Parts: sequence; C-alpha cells; structure tokens
Amino acid sequence: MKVPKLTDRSALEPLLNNGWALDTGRDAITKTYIFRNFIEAFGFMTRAALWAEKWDHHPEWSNVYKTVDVTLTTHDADGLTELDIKLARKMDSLI
Ligand SMILES: C[C@H](O)[C@H](O)[C@H]1CNC2=NC(N)=NC(=O)C2=N1
Repeated sequence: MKVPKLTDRSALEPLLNNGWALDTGRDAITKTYIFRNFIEAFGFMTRAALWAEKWDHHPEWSNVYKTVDVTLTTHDADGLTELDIKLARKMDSLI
C-alpha cells in the first residue's frame, strides 16, 4: 500500500528534540539508543519488532552489544511518511 510522503514536516520537531536526527544522505531519521547491557538492547528490539510487524513497517537497524542504531524511512515512498513518525514515537515509548 502506498503512503504519501510527509508534507507537514513540523511533526518531526518533537522527535528531533528527542534524540532523532535527519539523515544527511536521504529522507530518513536516525537515532542511537544505548542501553545498560545487551539484554536491555535486545529486549527493546524484540518489543519494537512486534509493533513493526503489526504495522507492516520495518526499521533499518543494527545492534552492537548495548547499542542499537535505528534508521527509519518508508521504502515504498522513497522518503519519510507518517508511518516513520508513528514508529519513532512508539520506539521512544518502549525504552
Ligand atoms: C509488502 C510490504 O507491505 C512492504 O514491503 C512493506 C514492508 N515494510 C516496510 N517498511 C518500511 N520501512 N518501508 C516500507 O516501504 C515497507 N514496506
């Protein structure tokens, strides 16, 4: 299903004030989460994965020990959409 690109960029503002940054190379947002240990990091990924699957919207992410690097963008739209805002907010609520 096609989703429209984000036109109201003001929706990004609260996220950019909460650790998210605009990717320099493309229309995406990124955040690095650092947890106390691997189990906390992996627990976060597990919880986020369930929402990603439920919403059929998936992060690009990697994990090294207690660090999780996340990039959100909508591949179908080749850029940011409401789905990325929604998933970013959800991820922030899961830490
Ligand atoms: C077929 C399936 O619905 C699509 O491939 C979904 C899956 N997850 C997705 N995740 C993200 N981030 N962007 C997409 O465009 C996307 N598309």
